[in-house]
Amino acid sequence: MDPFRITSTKVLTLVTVIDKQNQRILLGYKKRGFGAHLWNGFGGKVEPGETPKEGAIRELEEEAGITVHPDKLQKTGLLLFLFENDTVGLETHVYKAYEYEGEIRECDEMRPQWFDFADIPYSQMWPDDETWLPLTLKGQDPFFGRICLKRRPLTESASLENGVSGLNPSSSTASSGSTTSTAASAGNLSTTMTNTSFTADQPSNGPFEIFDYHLEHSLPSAPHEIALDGTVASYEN
Ligand SMILES: Nc1ncnc2c1[nH]c(=O)n2[C@H]1C[C@H](O)[C@@H](COP(=O)(O)OP(=O)(O)OP(=O)(O)O)O1
Repeated sequence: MDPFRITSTKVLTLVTVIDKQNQRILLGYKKRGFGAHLWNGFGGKVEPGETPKEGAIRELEEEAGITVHPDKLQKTGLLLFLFENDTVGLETHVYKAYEYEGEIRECDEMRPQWFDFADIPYSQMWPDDETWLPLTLKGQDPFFGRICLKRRPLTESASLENGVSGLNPSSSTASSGSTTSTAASAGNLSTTMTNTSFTADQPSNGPFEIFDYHLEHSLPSAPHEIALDGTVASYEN
């Protein structure tokens, strides 16, 4: 059976705040939860009754203390994250903002920090970020992507604590549009997203590596919705 087949999706948001004038981007160090100890954009689950844009604005305020006017939040893409042996896909609506109001502040979940475009800490970010974040920064959006992630193989030093932590560097080699993994599968461990431990001592970008990905950019309009087969179901006008 296809280990990346999904039967449902969870709708999430991811916001990148960009300071165009100083050529830098605001990221947050995730202190806990899924993706802990990685630098990430701001976002999370869209709540019932919310649009993705409303959810994105709320999460940005909760996690970084700043607000963005809805007209200033631009859709930059739609990414479907698929995790090996997990039937729930993450339909992630990606936004960018060049302007915000309020004072940036740390919260119990995220520690925000500015990074120059030249110093983005990709080695401490989700491994796929390097495939699509540059498109946002270069204005090559909106884009659509389907990204398949698998666990890195366990090493002797990898700890098993409520899940798996990846301690070895990525062995994937990315080419334009697809990735070849030289790593062996981590076996039959289920990638249950709520049951995954990331550790502070991991030197690389988390316990997952890219198995495969497909990105289309410069689409005529913003992708809006994803079908369960991973294709774009509709576009935003
Ligand atoms: N680049 C990348 N690849 C794969 N998966 C992800 C990313 N970036 C991400 O943020 N994610 C995943 C990890 C999490 O499931 C979500 C975001 O986490 P979080 O902000 O904590 O949101 P949730 O835990 O789902 O929900 P809230 O409690 O914050 O609403 O996306």
